[in-house]
Amino acid sequence: MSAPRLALAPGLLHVPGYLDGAAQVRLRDALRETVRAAPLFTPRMPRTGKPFSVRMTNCGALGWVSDEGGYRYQPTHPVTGAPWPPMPDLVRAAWDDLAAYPHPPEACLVNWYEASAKMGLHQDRDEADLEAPVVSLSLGDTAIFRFGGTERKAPTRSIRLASGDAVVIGGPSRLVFHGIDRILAGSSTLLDAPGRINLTLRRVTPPA
Ligand SMILES: O=C(O)CCC(=O)C(=O)O
Ligand SMILES: [Fe+2]
Repeated sequence: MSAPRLALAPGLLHVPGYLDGAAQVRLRDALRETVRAAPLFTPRMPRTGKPFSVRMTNCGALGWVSDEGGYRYQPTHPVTGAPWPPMPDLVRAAWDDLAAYPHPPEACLVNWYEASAKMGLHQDRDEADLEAPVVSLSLGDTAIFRFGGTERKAPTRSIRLASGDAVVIGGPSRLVFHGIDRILAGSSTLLDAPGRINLTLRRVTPPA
């Protein structure tokens, strides 16, 4: 795992091909177990209740959820009420390798994008500990990832995130606006169906 790390901006790194083919297969298979234990759910926008186009689940001690009551982290699945399943070892290893942060991640958000799904420009700011980065891993079809600055009106640019790519959103870029414009359906054969999985590993609470 010695893929070059490209700095897109200070603290914002793209690591193309971070996971090799065998690691992508292992992670895909581990996530099948995750989704069996914690089925994908459809998050809804705060206040309006409008459904997201991505479906999601989580693993780790905490999971990110969104509904009419707002965005938040919680220890249980919003539909089944069960605790989230553990993070796969490979996910934890990627954090240790990429995060440059001395405490473990508490949440791993798993986003499932069908071919038509997207994610609007947003900041990840529901974590009380903004010293830790967000580490992202992508599997399946390539996505067009858009990012800008820490203010919504800042100019943006986009890059492709392919299966196996990692992104680290940290340091001075921890609060950059980012989102997914679209998925290039059929660009990968890793998954059974067209679509993309993105994992984001997060430290939620400041270490004691
Ligand atoms: O799918 C991605 O690459 C980004 C996901 C994201 O920004 C998020 O879950 O907050
Ligand atoms: Fe995000």
